Amino acid sequence: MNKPILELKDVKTIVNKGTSNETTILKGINLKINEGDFITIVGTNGAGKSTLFNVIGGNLRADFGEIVHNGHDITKTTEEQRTTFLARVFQDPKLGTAPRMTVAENLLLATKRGERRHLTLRKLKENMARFTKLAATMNNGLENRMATATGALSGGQRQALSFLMATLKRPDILLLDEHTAALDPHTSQNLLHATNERITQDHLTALMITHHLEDAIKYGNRLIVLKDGQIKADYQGADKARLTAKDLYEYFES
Ligand SMILES: Nc1ncnc2c1ncn2[C@@H]1O[C@H](COP(=O)(O)OP(=O)(O)OP(=O)(O)O)[C@@H](O)[C@H]1O
Repeated sequence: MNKPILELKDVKTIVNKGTSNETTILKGINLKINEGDFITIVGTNGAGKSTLFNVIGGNLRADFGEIVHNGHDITKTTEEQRTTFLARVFQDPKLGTAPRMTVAENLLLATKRGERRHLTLRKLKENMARFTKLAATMNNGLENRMATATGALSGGQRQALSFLMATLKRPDILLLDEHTAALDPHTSQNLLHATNERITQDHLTALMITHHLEDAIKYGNRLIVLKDGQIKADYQGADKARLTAKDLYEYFES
């Protein structure tokens, strides 16, 4: 049997506590994420998808329930503490990279995720061939821009860099928060393809939020539908393989 790398037990999140606007966003999430799972997550606007990532990432505290990583209760640990085993790529290409630093310098930083970071010219030189090879796997010319400041990259190249940075030092959990949503269709498909290659080849455990039902069906071994702060469906294996966008669309109708 697969062993859960991360488990959420009856997780609830409440905002604006004690006011007339008090709202329960996540209404009792139970989720076992197994090592090597690639889970796509779909759901209506406001369903709680980003909140789920915030709770897993430690940006937001779970008000009830428990989060367990490799058998350890991490419910009360901070976002910073969780960066030792968790990486996240956001929708906004500006998040996740240091704009004034070069592509190579950003990648060097990423080798030290969750640790004290100290950059040296020697380490940069030592790693340049490896970083260039890695950048070439993104299929968008990033390998020719190793000495370019990140702020001068195209959105697609910057997202590709964010993805590489998130995966360079292997995370136990990779959170992809609509990481291709701000890109044009071709660039988006290219990054999704590269994302899938890396996750599959390195057997990474990943969760990916997307509004594209076809992509949610095409990628990953599991698909979760979140609605009104609850998991409404968790498709795996043959059930996921049989899914159509029409099946999923029904969750969005009422
Ligand atoms: N800190 C907060 N304070 C108050 N309300 C919040 C907070 N965070 C989220 N919400 C509300 O909780 C609900 C869920 O938000 P969330 O961003 O998780 O949804 P989502 O599924 O990611 O939506 P989208 O697809 O639009 O990105 C929304 O109604 C949102 O306004």
